[in-house]
Amino acid sequence: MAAKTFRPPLGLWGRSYIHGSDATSHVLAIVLNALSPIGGEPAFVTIGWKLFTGIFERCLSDFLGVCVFTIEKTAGLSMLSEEDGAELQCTVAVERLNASGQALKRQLLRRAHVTLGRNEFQEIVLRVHDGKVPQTFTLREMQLFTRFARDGKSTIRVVPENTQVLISDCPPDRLRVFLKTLSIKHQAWQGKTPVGDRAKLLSGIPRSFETISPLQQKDIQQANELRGKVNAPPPPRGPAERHGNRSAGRQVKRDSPDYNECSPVKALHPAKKPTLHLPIGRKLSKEQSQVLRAVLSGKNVFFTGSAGTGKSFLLKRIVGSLPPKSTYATASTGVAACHIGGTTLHNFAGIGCGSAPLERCLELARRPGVLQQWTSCRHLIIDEISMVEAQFFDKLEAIARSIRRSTQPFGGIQLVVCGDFLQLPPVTKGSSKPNFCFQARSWRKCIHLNMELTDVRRQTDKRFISILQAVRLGRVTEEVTAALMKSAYHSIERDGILATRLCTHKDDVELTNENKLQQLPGPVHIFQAVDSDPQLVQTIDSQSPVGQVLRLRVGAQVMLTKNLDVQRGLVNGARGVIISFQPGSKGLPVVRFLCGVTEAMKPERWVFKTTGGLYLSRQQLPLKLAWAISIHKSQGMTLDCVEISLARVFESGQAYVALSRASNLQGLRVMDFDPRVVRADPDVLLFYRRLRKEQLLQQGSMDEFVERNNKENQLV
Ligand SMILES: Nc1ncnc2c1ncn2[C@@H]1O[C@H](COP(=O)(O)OP(=O)(O)OP(=O)(O)O)[C@@H](O)[C@H]1O
Ligand SMILES: [Mg+2]
Repeated sequence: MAAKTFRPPLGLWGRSYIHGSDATSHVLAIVLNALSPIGGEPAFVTIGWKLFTGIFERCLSDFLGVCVFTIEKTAGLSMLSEEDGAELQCTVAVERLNASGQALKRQLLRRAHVTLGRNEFQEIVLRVHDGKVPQTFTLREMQLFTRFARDGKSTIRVVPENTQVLISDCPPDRLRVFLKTLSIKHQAWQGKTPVGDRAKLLSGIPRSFETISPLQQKDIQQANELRGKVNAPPPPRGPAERHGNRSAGRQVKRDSPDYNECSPVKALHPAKKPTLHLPIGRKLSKEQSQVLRAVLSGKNVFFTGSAGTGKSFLLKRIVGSLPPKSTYATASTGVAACHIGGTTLHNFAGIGCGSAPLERCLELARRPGVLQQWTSCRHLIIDEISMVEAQFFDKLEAIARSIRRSTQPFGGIQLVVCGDFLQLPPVTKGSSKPNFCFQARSWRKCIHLNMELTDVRRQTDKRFISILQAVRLGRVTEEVTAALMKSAYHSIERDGILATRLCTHKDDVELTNENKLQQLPGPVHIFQAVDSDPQLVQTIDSQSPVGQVLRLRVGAQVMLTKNLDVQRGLVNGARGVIISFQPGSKGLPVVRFLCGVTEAMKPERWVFKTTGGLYLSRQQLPLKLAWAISIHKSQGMTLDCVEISLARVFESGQAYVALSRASNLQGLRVMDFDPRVVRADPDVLLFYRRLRKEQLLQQGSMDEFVERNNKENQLV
């Protein structure tokens, strides 16, 4: 086979890579290896398996400090796929520790590639690469600290080497998969007999590094079998244990705040651990993946779609796929922000309601804390854009340019904007007509790509979906009217669970819930939230889906406010009724849900990021009273059984939002349907019509579309 030479990725310029499995290319690689500067950049690759060359390579690697690794793996580094559990791009600090765990030496790599692989002895190896010298760590004995994985941070401590690799600013979803892969593969590997250092040297096997395969059922099985060996004394593993020195592996205590996952010490107590399962994440649809790809390519994207097409679902994935330090997830309302684990757009911007003149808004945005957000933000995500006013958007755009001293639209911040303009419009004072965000002067120059999700995921019944589509566009046919009027006779109560009434006005909600609770017999059980900062109850209230005080009685109609177990139907919005309270001081409520599950509710924790990057949290039961909720608060929700009175509808899109919350027609009762309350804003319809035309162009050639869009923007 002929030797093949090419320019390597990651800036390893000037070096040759040899690709081939024959002896010639192998020897050539070794010669080139020998010629490369000692201790300099890593260089060459061979895929041969000759014993002689293997020993020679090992000698080169060990004594001359030259690194050898396989070609396919290096070539793939910059092409990380969505489900890839073996590779990360993040900031890394490598710390060499002393015996008491203090860092003696620290090396910071701001843009590093971390790859999980196996060496020639099938041991798990971590490779850290910043485009210069790769560092590899064999993970025989290691400790994993995963407590802050949600913030894109984790630490891998390599016990025998007394070294730790600190990962930060990593897209959290990717980090989660990476850590899960590492943890399970490592546990599965515990069952294998380790190869001693002497045996390794004598083996003559050339050094190799192969990216670890994706997590499979067999890995889980192996890990579980190992955990199943309860009370069995562990076989001696690794040099530290063989010498009776296990102290290094115990450096982190079980109750230490940093402790989360620790191997192999934790593996000695398998009985205490739950059985592992293959993580089954809900996959993105094809169109959702396309949007994610557009976002990851750095484009400013607006994506839209009917209610329930998975916009917020996708947005959460987008947030999890971007580096956390520079990504801000926001939404126009607190409830919507909570759905994507973010904050309100107003909170991020720090300019109040934005009605002050631009100069004053700039002063507000330059306050300490707020300024830091504006300068560190590289990706701004906005959900429920339909409720953001055009003037507010223009102000944010001007502020971004001014603060970031950039002439680029939105100061160069990547915008990922999502929502459905045919749902609730911006809230306006009096009877003045709202200005939608797409009517903002800066909208067209800020948005590179308009994309649409078309596959409705909330409802499965085709007939109901087509009824909702007609309502969305304000086209109420006789058939639609008949179906919705007929729903007034739907008997949707089951097992003592009543329908939730969606109200047009907030006051009606509080009154209904309070009255209904009072009418129930039996003692009231009061659950007080634990807030991280009791002084900031109002701020927490504005973002939290649960109240500071929750009053419950047996028979109270409740709604789940968090996804607890999607597979079992315990999802945000699931409806239930309180059937009892557990005995004891805590007296936790037991809820029977419509999905058939009966469960005692335990307190959950919500964390919110406020202006200035401060974290606040609330710990409370994930429940709220559900005899009634407002349509505005229901935006973005999926509800099991709803009752709607549309008589007092006052906004275009409001009837559509209310109706589209129901997951099926049988779970919906419209008390007084009147086709006149169904309205779609003509400006929005026009906007979508234009967009659709352009989207045809986009499908033909995306580049052409972007170019055309850019030209038009320059004219605006
Ligand atoms: N790819 C997917 N796989 C499984 N479920 C999905 C997927 N996409 C969306 N869903 C589910 O569909 C439902 C609706 O999704 P979501 O709330 O994100 O829609 P939306 O477009 O934001 O709706 P709205 O406009 O009402 O806010 C949710 O229950 C969500 O979990
Ligand atoms: Mg949504």
